[in-house]
Amino acid sequence: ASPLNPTALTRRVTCPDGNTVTNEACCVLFPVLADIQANMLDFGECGDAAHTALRVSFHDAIGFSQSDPSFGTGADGSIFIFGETELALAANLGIADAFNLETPFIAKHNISVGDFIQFAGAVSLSQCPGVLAPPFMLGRVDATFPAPDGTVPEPFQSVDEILARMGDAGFTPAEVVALLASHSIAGADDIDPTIQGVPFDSTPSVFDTQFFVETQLRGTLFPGTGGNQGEVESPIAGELRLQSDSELARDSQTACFWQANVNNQAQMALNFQQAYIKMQNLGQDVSAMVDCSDVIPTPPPISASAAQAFFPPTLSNADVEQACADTPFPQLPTASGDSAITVPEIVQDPATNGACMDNGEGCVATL
Ligand code: HEM
Ligand SMILES: [Ca+2]
Ligand SMILES: [Ca+2]
Repeated sequence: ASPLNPTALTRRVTCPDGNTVTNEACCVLFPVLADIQANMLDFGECGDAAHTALRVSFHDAIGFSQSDPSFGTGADGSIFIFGETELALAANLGIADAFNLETPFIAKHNISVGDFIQFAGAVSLSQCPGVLAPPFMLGRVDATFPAPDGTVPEPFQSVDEILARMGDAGFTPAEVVALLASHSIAGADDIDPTIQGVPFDSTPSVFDTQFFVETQLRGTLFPGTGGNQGEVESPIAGELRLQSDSELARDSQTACFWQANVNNQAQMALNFQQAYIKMQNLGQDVSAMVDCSDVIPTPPPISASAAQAFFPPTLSNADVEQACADTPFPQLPTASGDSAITVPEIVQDPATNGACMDNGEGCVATL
Protein backbone atom coordinates (compact mmCIF):
# COMPACT_ATOMS: atom_id res chain seq x y z
CA ALA A 1 0.00 0.00 0.00
CA SER A 2 1.14 3.50 -0.74
CA PRO A 3 2.22 5.47 2.32
CA LEU A 4 0.16 8.31 0.88
CA ASN A 5 -3.01 6.27 1.16
CA PRO A 6 -4.71 7.38 4.40
CA THR A 7 -6.38 4.01 4.97
CA ALA A 8 -2.99 2.32 4.82
CA LEU A 9 -1.68 4.75 7.39
CA THR A 10 -4.49 4.08 9.82
CA ARG A 11 -5.01 0.36 9.22
CA ARG A 12 -4.66 -1.57 12.46
CA VAL A 13 -4.36 -5.22 13.36
CA THR A 14 -6.36 -6.71 16.22
CA CYS A 15 -4.20 -8.85 18.53
CA PRO A 16 -5.51 -12.07 20.13
CA ASP A 17 -6.11 -10.18 23.40
CA GLY A 18 -8.23 -7.55 21.64
CA ASN A 19 -5.63 -4.75 21.60
CA THR A 20 -5.00 -3.07 18.27
CA VAL A 21 -1.64 -2.10 16.77
CA THR A 22 -0.30 -1.09 13.38
CA ASN A 23 2.15 -3.99 13.21
CA GLU A 24 1.11 -7.50 14.19
CA ALA A 25 4.60 -8.31 15.45
CA CYS A 26 3.96 -5.87 18.31
CA CYS A 27 1.10 -7.96 19.76
CA VAL A 28 3.64 -9.90 21.81
CA LEU A 29 4.22 -6.77 23.90
CA PHE A 30 0.73 -6.34 25.38
CA PRO A 31 1.02 -9.17 27.92
CA VAL A 32 4.45 -7.83 28.91
CA LEU A 33 3.02 -4.33 29.26
CA ALA A 34 0.10 -5.43 31.44
CA ASP A 35 2.36 -7.52 33.66
CA ILE A 36 5.08 -4.94 34.25
CA GLN A 37 2.65 -2.07 34.75
CA ALA A 38 0.74 -4.00 37.39
CA ASN A 39 3.54 -5.93 39.04
CA MET A 40 6.91 -4.35 38.32
CA LEU A 41 6.45 -0.59 37.91
CA ASP A 42 4.18 0.35 40.82
CA PHE A 43 0.92 1.06 39.00
CA GLY A 44 1.86 4.09 36.99
CA GLU A 45 4.07 5.80 39.56
CA CYS A 46 7.11 7.77 38.48
CA GLY A 47 8.94 6.48 41.53
CA ASP A 48 11.81 4.24 42.53
CA ALA A 49 10.96 1.28 40.27
CA ALA A 50 10.48 3.51 37.21
CA HIS A 51 13.74 5.36 37.93
CA THR A 52 15.57 2.07 38.31
CA ALA A 53 14.25 0.72 34.99
CA LEU A 54 15.21 3.94 33.22
CA ARG A 55 18.76 3.97 34.54
CA VAL A 56 19.49 0.39 33.46
CA SER A 57 18.24 1.17 29.95
CA PHE A 58 21.14 3.61 29.72
CA HIS A 59 23.76 1.37 31.29
CA ASP A 60 22.91 -1.51 28.94
CA ALA A 61 22.77 0.64 25.79
CA ILE A 62 25.98 2.59 26.38
CA GLY A 63 28.08 -0.58 26.07
CA PHE A 64 28.86 0.36 22.49
CA SER A 65 31.51 2.25 20.52
CA GLN A 66 31.48 3.53 16.96
CA SER A 67 35.16 2.72 16.68
CA ASP A 68 35.80 -0.35 18.85
CA PRO A 69 33.58 -3.45 18.49
CA SER A 70 34.94 -4.89 21.73
CA PHE A 71 32.91 -2.28 23.66
CA GLY A 72 29.77 -4.34 23.03
CA THR A 73 26.63 -4.43 20.94
CA GLY A 74 24.79 -1.70 22.83
CA ALA A 75 21.18 -2.23 23.83
CA ASP A 76 21.68 -5.98 23.81
CA GLY A 77 20.76 -7.15 27.32
CA SER A 78 24.43 -7.77 28.16
CA ILE A 79 24.12 -6.01 31.49
CA PHE A 80 21.89 -8.84 32.79
CA ILE A 81 22.97 -11.73 30.53
CA PHE A 82 26.55 -11.15 31.63
CA GLY A 83 25.57 -9.73 34.98
CA GLU A 84 28.36 -11.59 36.70
CA THR A 85 30.82 -9.43 34.75
CA GLU A 86 29.02 -6.14 34.16
CA LEU A 87 27.25 -5.75 37.51
CA ALA A 88 30.54 -6.16 39.32
CA LEU A 89 31.93 -3.03 37.59
CA ALA A 90 32.06 0.02 39.84
CA ALA A 91 30.20 2.16 37.28
CA ASN A 92 27.25 -0.24 37.59
CA LEU A 93 26.99 -0.02 41.36
CA GLY A 94 23.28 -0.12 42.18
CA ILE A 95 22.24 -1.70 38.87
CA ALA A 96 21.81 -4.93 40.84
CA ASP A 97 18.55 -3.27 41.96
CA ALA A 98 17.37 -3.30 38.36
CA PHE A 99 18.46 -6.92 37.99
CA ASN A 100 16.41 -7.84 41.06
CA LEU A 101 13.44 -5.87 39.80
CA GLU A 102 13.38 -7.10 36.21
CA THR A 103 14.80 -10.61 35.90
CA PRO A 104 11.71 -12.42 37.29
CA PHE A 105 9.67 -10.73 34.54
CA ILE A 106 12.22 -11.33 31.81
CA ALA A 107 12.07 -15.03 32.62
CA LYS A 108 8.27 -15.02 32.20
CA HIS A 109 8.12 -13.33 28.81
CA ASN A 110 9.38 -14.20 25.40
CA ILE A 111 11.19 -11.14 24.08
CA SER A 112 14.93 -10.60 23.97
CA VAL A 113 16.62 -9.31 27.11
CA GLY A 114 17.73 -6.22 25.19
CA ASP A 115 14.15 -5.55 24.11
CA PHE A 116 12.83 -6.10 27.62
CA ILE A 117 15.24 -3.61 29.18
CA GLN A 118 14.42 -0.89 26.63
CA PHE A 119 10.69 -1.67 26.72
CA ALA A 120 10.68 -1.36 30.52
CA GLY A 121 12.62 1.91 30.19
CA ALA A 122 10.08 3.34 27.73
CA VAL A 123 7.10 2.18 29.81
CA SER A 124 8.76 3.73 32.89
CA LEU A 125 9.07 7.04 31.09
CA SER A 126 5.39 6.84 30.15
CA GLN A 127 4.58 6.97 33.87
CA CYS A 128 6.28 10.32 34.36
CA PRO A 129 4.31 13.58 33.84
CA GLY A 130 6.05 15.84 31.34
CA VAL A 131 7.62 13.17 29.14
CA LEU A 132 6.78 13.18 25.42
CA ALA A 133 5.53 9.84 24.04
CA PRO A 134 8.55 7.53 24.29
CA PRO A 135 9.03 5.53 21.09
CA PHE A 136 9.90 1.84 21.06
CA MET A 137 11.38 -0.42 18.39
CA LEU A 138 11.20 -4.22 18.79
CA GLY A 139 13.84 -6.68 17.62
CA ARG A 140 17.13 -6.24 19.49
CA VAL A 141 19.61 -9.09 19.18
CA ASP A 142 20.93 -10.29 22.52
CA ALA A 143 24.59 -10.04 23.45
CA THR A 144 27.10 -12.82 22.99
CA PHE A 145 29.72 -11.12 25.14
CA PRO A 146 29.76 -8.57 27.98
CA ALA A 147 30.60 -4.90 27.69
CA PRO A 148 34.05 -4.24 29.19
CA ASP A 149 34.87 -1.78 31.96
CA GLY A 150 34.90 1.83 30.84
CA THR A 151 31.72 2.13 28.77
CA VAL A 152 29.54 3.74 31.48
CA PRO A 153 30.39 7.34 32.41
CA GLU A 154 31.12 7.95 36.08
CA PRO A 155 30.12 10.95 38.18
CA PHE A 156 33.71 11.80 39.13
CA GLN A 157 34.94 11.94 35.53
CA SER A 158 35.72 15.26 33.88
CA VAL A 159 33.43 16.84 31.30
CA ASP A 160 36.04 16.07 28.64
CA GLU A 161 36.12 12.40 29.61
CA ILE A 162 32.33 12.11 29.71
CA LEU A 163 31.85 13.90 26.39
CA ALA A 164 34.58 11.77 24.81
CA ARG A 165 32.96 8.50 25.95
CA MET A 166 29.47 9.63 24.96
CA GLY A 167 30.80 10.97 21.66
CA ASP A 168 32.43 7.63 20.96
CA ALA A 169 28.99 6.04 21.41
CA GLY A 170 27.49 8.56 18.96
CA PHE A 171 26.18 11.45 21.05
CA THR A 172 26.96 15.15 20.55
CA PRO A 173 27.44 17.35 23.64
CA ALA A 174 23.92 18.74 23.04
CA GLU A 175 22.54 15.20 23.07
CA VAL A 176 24.39 14.38 26.29
CA VAL A 177 22.70 17.36 27.95
CA ALA A 178 19.36 16.31 26.42
CA LEU A 179 19.71 12.80 27.89
CA LEU A 180 20.52 14.19 31.31
CA ALA A 181 16.95 15.47 31.60
CA SER A 182 16.53 11.92 32.92
CA HIS A 183 18.13 13.15 36.13
CA SER A 184 14.94 15.19 36.69
CA ILE A 185 13.31 11.85 37.58
CA ALA A 186 16.18 10.33 39.50
CA GLY A 187 18.18 10.10 42.65
CA ALA A 188 21.06 8.26 44.27
CA ASP A 189 21.20 5.23 46.55
CA ASP A 190 24.91 4.54 46.53
CA ILE A 191 26.84 7.80 46.23
CA ASP A 192 26.48 8.55 49.93
CA PRO A 193 26.27 5.17 51.66
CA THR A 194 24.50 6.70 54.66
CA ILE A 195 21.37 7.83 52.76
CA GLN A 196 19.17 6.26 50.05
CA GLY A 197 16.67 7.61 47.55
CA VAL A 198 18.19 11.09 47.58
CA PRO A 199 16.75 13.04 44.62
CA PHE A 200 18.73 15.14 42.13
CA ASP A 201 15.99 17.79 42.05
CA SER A 202 13.07 18.77 44.28
CA THR A 203 10.53 17.08 41.95
CA PRO A 204 11.83 13.54 41.27
CA SER A 205 8.41 12.25 40.19
CA VAL A 206 7.94 14.90 37.52
CA PHE A 207 9.90 15.22 34.28
CA ASP A 208 10.20 19.00 34.60
CA THR A 209 13.06 21.47 34.16
CA GLN A 210 13.82 21.86 37.88
CA PHE A 211 16.90 19.67 37.55
CA PHE A 212 18.46 22.25 35.21
CA VAL A 213 17.52 25.11 37.57
CA GLU A 214 18.71 23.52 40.79
CA THR A 215 22.03 22.23 39.42
CA GLN A 216 22.91 25.83 38.48
CA LEU A 217 22.48 27.14 42.04
CA ARG A 218 25.43 27.61 44.35
CA GLY A 219 26.08 24.47 46.37
CA THR A 220 25.96 25.00 50.14
CA LEU A 221 25.51 21.62 51.84
CA PHE A 222 25.72 17.86 51.66
CA PRO A 223 22.45 15.98 52.24
CA GLY A 224 24.30 13.36 54.32
CA THR A 225 28.02 13.05 54.80
CA GLY A 226 30.61 14.95 52.80
CA GLY A 227 33.65 13.62 51.01
CA ASN A 228 31.97 11.03 48.80
CA GLN A 229 33.50 10.42 45.40
CA GLY A 230 31.37 11.90 42.59
CA GLU A 231 29.36 14.20 44.86
CA VAL A 232 29.54 17.97 45.35
CA GLU A 233 27.50 20.34 47.51
CA SER A 234 23.81 20.85 46.66
CA PRO A 235 21.65 23.94 47.30
CA ILE A 236 18.80 22.26 49.25
CA ALA A 237 18.68 19.86 52.19
CA GLY A 238 17.73 16.37 51.06
CA GLU A 239 19.02 16.89 47.51
CA LEU A 240 22.19 15.35 46.12
CA ARG A 241 24.29 16.86 43.35
CA LEU A 242 26.55 14.70 41.23
CA GLN A 243 29.93 16.20 40.42
CA SER A 244 29.35 15.38 36.74
CA ASP A 245 26.02 17.25 36.63
CA SER A 246 27.62 20.19 38.41
CA GLU A 247 30.46 20.38 35.92
CA LEU A 248 28.33 19.82 32.83
CA ALA A 249 26.18 22.74 34.02
CA ARG A 250 29.28 24.96 34.23
CA ASP A 251 31.55 23.89 31.37
CA SER A 252 31.67 26.17 28.31
CA GLN A 253 31.02 23.14 26.03
CA THR A 254 27.66 22.38 27.64
CA ALA A 255 26.53 25.27 29.88
CA CYS A 256 24.35 27.00 27.26
CA PHE A 257 22.61 23.76 26.28
CA TRP A 258 22.03 23.18 30.00
CA GLN A 259 20.62 26.64 30.65
CA ALA A 260 18.44 26.47 27.51
CA ASN A 261 16.36 23.77 29.20
CA VAL A 262 15.50 26.01 32.15
CA ASN A 263 11.76 26.74 32.16
CA ASN A 264 11.52 25.38 28.63
CA GLN A 265 9.53 22.19 29.18
CA ALA A 266 8.61 21.64 25.53
CA GLN A 267 12.18 21.95 24.28
CA MET A 268 13.61 19.79 27.06
CA ALA A 269 11.04 17.05 26.46
CA LEU A 270 11.53 17.09 22.68
CA ASN A 271 15.32 17.05 22.80
CA PHE A 272 15.24 14.22 25.33
CA GLN A 273 12.82 12.20 23.20
CA GLN A 274 15.05 12.54 20.12
CA ALA A 275 18.26 11.62 21.95
CA TYR A 276 16.53 8.77 23.75
CA ILE A 277 15.46 7.19 20.44
CA LYS A 278 19.13 7.00 19.56
CA MET A 279 20.03 5.59 22.96
CA GLN A 280 17.38 2.84 22.92
CA ASN A 281 18.73 1.43 19.68
CA LEU A 282 22.49 1.84 20.16
CA GLY A 283 24.51 -0.88 18.48
CA GLN A 284 21.45 -2.48 16.93
CA ASP A 285 20.30 -2.76 13.31
CA VAL A 286 17.24 -0.48 13.31
CA SER A 287 16.34 -1.49 9.74
CA ALA A 288 15.68 -5.01 11.01
CA MET A 289 13.43 -3.80 13.83
CA VAL A 290 9.69 -3.11 14.00
CA ASP A 291 8.20 0.17 15.23
CA CYS A 292 5.98 -0.68 18.22
CA SER A 293 5.73 2.86 19.60
CA ASP A 294 1.94 2.62 19.60
CA VAL A 295 2.14 0.00 22.38
CA ILE A 296 3.71 2.48 24.82
CA PRO A 297 1.06 4.24 26.96
CA THR A 298 0.65 8.00 26.60
CA PRO A 299 2.46 9.76 29.47
CA PRO A 300 0.40 11.91 31.85
CA PRO A 301 0.44 15.57 30.78
CA ILE A 302 2.21 18.17 32.86
CA SER A 303 0.08 21.13 33.93
CA ALA A 304 1.20 24.65 33.06
CA SER A 305 1.78 25.39 36.74
CA ALA A 306 3.88 22.25 37.22
CA ALA A 307 5.90 23.13 34.13
CA GLN A 308 6.68 26.60 35.51
CA ALA A 309 10.25 26.51 36.80
CA PHE A 310 10.95 28.16 40.15
CA PHE A 311 13.67 28.78 42.69
CA PRO A 312 13.36 26.80 45.91
CA PRO A 313 12.23 28.89 48.94
CA THR A 314 14.59 31.75 49.86
CA LEU A 315 16.72 31.30 46.72
CA SER A 316 16.73 33.59 43.69
CA ASN A 317 18.70 34.66 40.63
CA ALA A 318 21.35 35.90 43.08
CA ASP A 319 22.15 32.26 43.91
CA VAL A 320 22.68 31.23 40.28
CA GLU A 321 26.24 30.46 39.23
CA GLN A 322 25.88 31.83 35.73
CA ALA A 323 27.91 29.75 33.30
CA CYS A 324 26.40 30.28 29.84
CA ALA A 325 28.21 33.30 28.39
CA ASP A 326 25.62 33.98 25.67
CA THR A 327 22.40 34.70 27.54
CA PRO A 328 21.50 35.59 31.12
CA PHE A 329 19.79 32.96 33.29
CA PRO A 330 15.98 33.29 33.05
CA GLN A 331 14.15 35.26 35.74
CA LEU A 332 12.11 32.80 37.80
CA PRO A 333 9.70 33.08 40.74
CA THR A 334 10.77 31.86 44.17
CA ALA A 335 8.55 29.25 45.81
CA SER A 336 7.06 30.33 49.11
CA GLY A 337 8.31 28.75 52.31
CA ASP A 338 11.18 29.07 54.75
CA SER A 339 14.81 28.13 54.52
CA ALA A 340 14.19 24.84 56.30
CA ILE A 341 12.90 23.20 53.11
CA THR A 342 13.99 19.60 52.80
CA VAL A 343 13.33 17.51 49.74
CA PRO A 344 11.72 14.24 50.83
CA GLU A 345 13.52 11.05 49.92
CA ILE A 346 12.23 8.82 47.15
CA VAL A 347 10.26 5.95 48.69
CA GLN A 348 12.15 2.72 48.09
CA ASP A 349 10.44 -0.17 46.32
CA PRO A 350 11.23 -3.44 48.13
CA ALA A 351 11.33 -5.24 44.77
CA THR A 352 14.54 -3.42 43.96
CA ASN A 353 16.24 -5.04 46.94
CA GLY A 354 15.60 -8.73 46.60
CA ALA A 355 16.65 -12.07 45.37
CA CYS A 356 20.06 -11.76 43.81
CA MET A 357 23.26 -12.19 45.71
CA ASP A 358 24.98 -8.90 46.22
CA ASN A 359 28.68 -9.03 46.95
CA GLY A 360 28.72 -5.41 48.08
CA GLU A 361 29.91 -4.21 44.68
CA GLY A 362 27.07 -5.56 42.59
CA CYS A 363 24.99 -8.56 41.81
CA VAL A 364 26.79 -11.81 41.30
CA ALA A 365 23.81 -13.89 40.18
CA THR A 366 23.29 -14.79 36.53
CA LEU A 367 20.13 -14.59 34.46
C1 HEM B 1 26.33 11.01 31.17
C2 HEM B 1 26.67 10.78 32.35
C3 HEM B 1 25.90 10.18 33.46
C4 HEM B 1 26.43 9.98 34.70
C5 HEM B 1 27.85 10.28 35.14
C6 HEM B 1 25.38 9.42 35.53
C7 HEM B 1 25.54 9.07 36.85
C8 HEM B 1 24.54 8.65 37.70
C9 HEM B 1 24.71 8.31 39.09
C10 HEM B 1 26.05 8.30 39.82
C11 HEM B 1 23.50 7.99 39.61
C12 HEM B 1 23.20 7.57 41.05
C13 HEM B 1 23.25 6.08 41.21
C14 HEM B 1 23.01 5.70 42.65
O1 HEM B 1 23.85 6.03 43.49
O2 HEM B 1 21.97 5.08 42.96
C15 HEM B 1 22.55 8.12 38.54
C16 HEM B 1 21.21 7.88 38.65
C17 HEM B 1 20.35 7.84 37.59
N1 HEM B 1 20.66 8.07 36.26
FE1 HEM B 1 22.41 8.76 35.54
N2 HEM B 1 24.24 9.32 34.80
C18 HEM B 1 24.49 9.74 33.54
C19 HEM B 1 23.61 9.71 32.47
C20 HEM B 1 22.33 9.17 32.52
C21 HEM B 1 21.49 8.92 31.38
C22 HEM B 1 21.88 9.19 29.94
C23 HEM B 1 20.33 8.39 31.85
C24 HEM B 1 19.10 7.94 31.11
C25 HEM B 1 18.72 8.35 29.94
C26 HEM B 1 20.44 8.33 33.29
C27 HEM B 1 19.43 7.93 34.15
C28 HEM B 1 19.53 7.87 35.52
C29 HEM B 1 18.41 7.57 36.40
C30 HEM B 1 16.97 7.36 36.00
C31 HEM B 1 18.94 7.53 37.70
C32 HEM B 1 18.17 7.25 39.00
C33 HEM B 1 18.17 5.80 39.36
C34 HEM B 1 17.33 5.55 40.60
O3 HEM B 1 16.82 6.50 41.20
O4 HEM B 1 17.17 4.38 40.95
N3 HEM B 1 21.67 8.80 33.67
N4 HEM B 1 23.21 8.53 37.39
CA1 LIG C 1 24.81 -3.78 26.64
CA1 LIG D 1 11.99 16.75 38.37
